[in-house]
Amino acid sequence: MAAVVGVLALQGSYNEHMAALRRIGAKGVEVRKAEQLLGIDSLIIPGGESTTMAKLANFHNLFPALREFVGTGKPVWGTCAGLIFLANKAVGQKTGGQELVGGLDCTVHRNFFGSQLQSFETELSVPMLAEKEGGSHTCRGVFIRAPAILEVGQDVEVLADCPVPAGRPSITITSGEGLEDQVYSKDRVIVAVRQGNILATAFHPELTSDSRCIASSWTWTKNLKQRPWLRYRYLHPQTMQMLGRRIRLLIYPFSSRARKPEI
Ligand SMILES: NC(=O)CC[C@H](N)C(=O)O
Repeated sequence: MAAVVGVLALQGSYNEHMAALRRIGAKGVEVRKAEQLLGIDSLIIPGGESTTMAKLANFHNLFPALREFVGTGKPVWGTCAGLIFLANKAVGQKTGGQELVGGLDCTVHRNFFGSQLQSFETELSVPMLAEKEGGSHTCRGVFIRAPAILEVGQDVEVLADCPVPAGRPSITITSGEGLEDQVYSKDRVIVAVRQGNILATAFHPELTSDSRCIASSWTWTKNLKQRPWLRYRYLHPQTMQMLGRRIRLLIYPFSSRARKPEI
C-alpha cells in the first residue's frame, strides 16, 4: 500500500500543501479528526494562525491524538504556525496563551519578524537540502508574519538561520520563574530545525516552486513505510511493555531459566 501523508486541515495553507504533494506525485489526505491520524504515515501541520488553529484543534479534541502521533516517531513537519504547534515553548502569545502539541525542544516567538506588513521573502542557505535532494544549497524562504526559533535544546539540529531584519520590533524572551527576562539581541535567528522525526520551518516551502523540502519529507515517509521494522522502535511505550510481556510469556518455556533443573 502506498505511503500516505496527512495534512492537518483545520485552517491555514493546507490546500497549498495538498497541491505541493500532488505536484511530486505523493498521496496526501486532509486530516480533521483524531481517528484519521491512525491511517497516515506522516503528518504536515501547515501555516496559518496558530491561536485559531489551536482553538479548532481543541474543539475537535485533537491535541491528545496529535501528541500521540508525534510520539510514535512517524515523520511530522510543521511550517510556520505548524512550527509553533510543535514547539515545547512559545512566547509572544495572545493573552491566555494557547495549547501546544510540543515534542520539539525549542522556544519560538510567534511573530518574531513583526506584523503581516513585515512579511518578506529571502534566499536561505540550507546545506542539508542540497545534500539530500541535490541542486542549489539555497532555497527561497517565504516568511508570512513568521515565527522564529529563539533557543534550541541539544538534540535539535539547526538546518537554517537568517539575518534578523533591521527595524524588527524588539523581542523579549520571558525566562522561567526567578530569572530575568532578556531582550533578543543576536543578529541571526534560527528558521529551520530537525529533531528526530520532527522537521520544522518558520517559512512556507509549499508556496514556492522548489519542491525539494516537500520531496525530502516524502522520501522520509516512504522509507519508513518500506522498512516497517523501523516502526517497532516507535511504538508507544505502553504497547512496547505489553508486547514485551507477551514475548516473554511465549519464550519462557524455552528460556535457559526454564530449562535449569530444579534443585
Ligand atoms: N504564516 C504563519 O503561519 C504565521 C503564524 C503566526 N505568526 C501565528 O501566530 O500563528
